[in-house]
Parts: sequence; structure tokens; C-alpha cells
Amino acid sequence: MDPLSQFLLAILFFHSSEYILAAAIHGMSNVNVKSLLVSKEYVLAMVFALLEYFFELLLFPGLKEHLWVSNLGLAMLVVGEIVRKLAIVTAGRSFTHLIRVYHEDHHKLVTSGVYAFVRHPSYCGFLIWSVGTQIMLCNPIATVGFAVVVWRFFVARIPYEEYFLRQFFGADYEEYARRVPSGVPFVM
Ligand SMILES: C[S@@+](CC[C@H](N)C(=O)[O-])C[C@H]1O[C@@H](n2cnc3c(N)ncnc32)[C@H](O)[C@@H]1O
Repeated sequence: MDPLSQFLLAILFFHSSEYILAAAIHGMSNVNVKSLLVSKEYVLAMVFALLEYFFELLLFPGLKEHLWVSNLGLAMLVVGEIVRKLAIVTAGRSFTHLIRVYHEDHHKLVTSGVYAFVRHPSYCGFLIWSVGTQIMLCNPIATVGFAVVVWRFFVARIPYEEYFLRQFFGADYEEYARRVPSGVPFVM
């Protein structure tokens, strides 16, 4: 299969599986179109990636012929997808697409499975997945762009999320955060 078809399939699989898992875990009545995780910024980023791909295919076709680069991206994409989905399944009802700002009884601190290795496996997985999609397309600009934009997004999001996790789980979260790395480069 060519990298473009792989890219389109990867996107279709990622979003449909996010929706299906959210419905399976939280119930159909708790999912809506937002559970597909498609924002305006995200669509713009993907359109930019496709434009870069076609532009370079036309002007520098040799750039798109590095099979090993494409296969490296494919491997990253698969690894990222697995890590993210393992995180969602492991956390179960504690995993919500929106950050919880109020503690609910069924929200338990998860420190097992992939959460025993990194505190933010779904973010780590998404970072690997998103950069992998661009390496697979041999898109040098979007590879750097996606890495920077997604990383910056998580750099801002993690302290906010952890502020509430510390409120909910107190000393247990402090101890967990001391022991386990974030899983996102350069985030303590
Ligand atoms: C989109 S999920 C992301 C979870 C985690 N940051 C990750 O990357 O796997 C966000 C929700 O997960 C919850 N959460 C994050 N880490 C958690 C943990 N270790 N145990 C329980 N809930 C957690 C947060 O309270 C938030 O509502």
C-alpha cells in the first residue's frame, strides 16, 4: 500500500477507534461528535500535511521514494496507536477526553499497566503517532511542525491536568509523579 493510502487509513482508524472506545467505556449517551477528536486546528494541520505531500511529490519526487523512512514512520504510527489505546483501556472510566476538574467517585488513580512506565501514555502515544504520520509521508516540514505543535500542546496541558490530579489524589499522586516520568520529552 502506498504511504498516502496508509496515512488516510491511519487517520480513519485513529478517530473511529477513539469514538468506539469512548462509547464502549462511557456509554453511547456520553459520546458526541467531539469524541472523534477532530478540531479545526487539527484539520488545518492535516490539510497542510497533504499540501506539503502533493507539492513535494510534484517538485521533488525523489524525496518521497525513501522506503525505509516511510516504514519507520509506519512503525512509529503503529507503536503510538498501541500505546495510546493501551492507556485508554487501562484507565477505563478514569480516562476522559476532557480533563476532569471535579472529582467523581468512580475516578480512581491508575498507576498500573502502561501507567507504571509513564504518567501520560496516551499523550506519549499520540505524539509518536502524529509525528509518525508525517515521517511516513516523508514530509520534512510537517514532521518538525507536528513535533513542535503537539509537544507544545502537551507541555501546556500536562501541568493543568496534574494540578487537578494532585487535588483529587493528594499524596498518592505526588508519590506517583516522583517515581514515574511523564512520557513526554522534557516534561518532568
Ligand atoms: C485525555 S485523558 C489523558 C490521561 C493521561 N494524561 C494519559 O496521557 O494517558 C485525561 C483524563 O485522564 C485523567 N487522568 C490522567 N492521569 C490519570 C491517572 N494516572 N489516573 C487516573 N486518571 C488520570 C485526568 O484526570 C483527565 O481527566
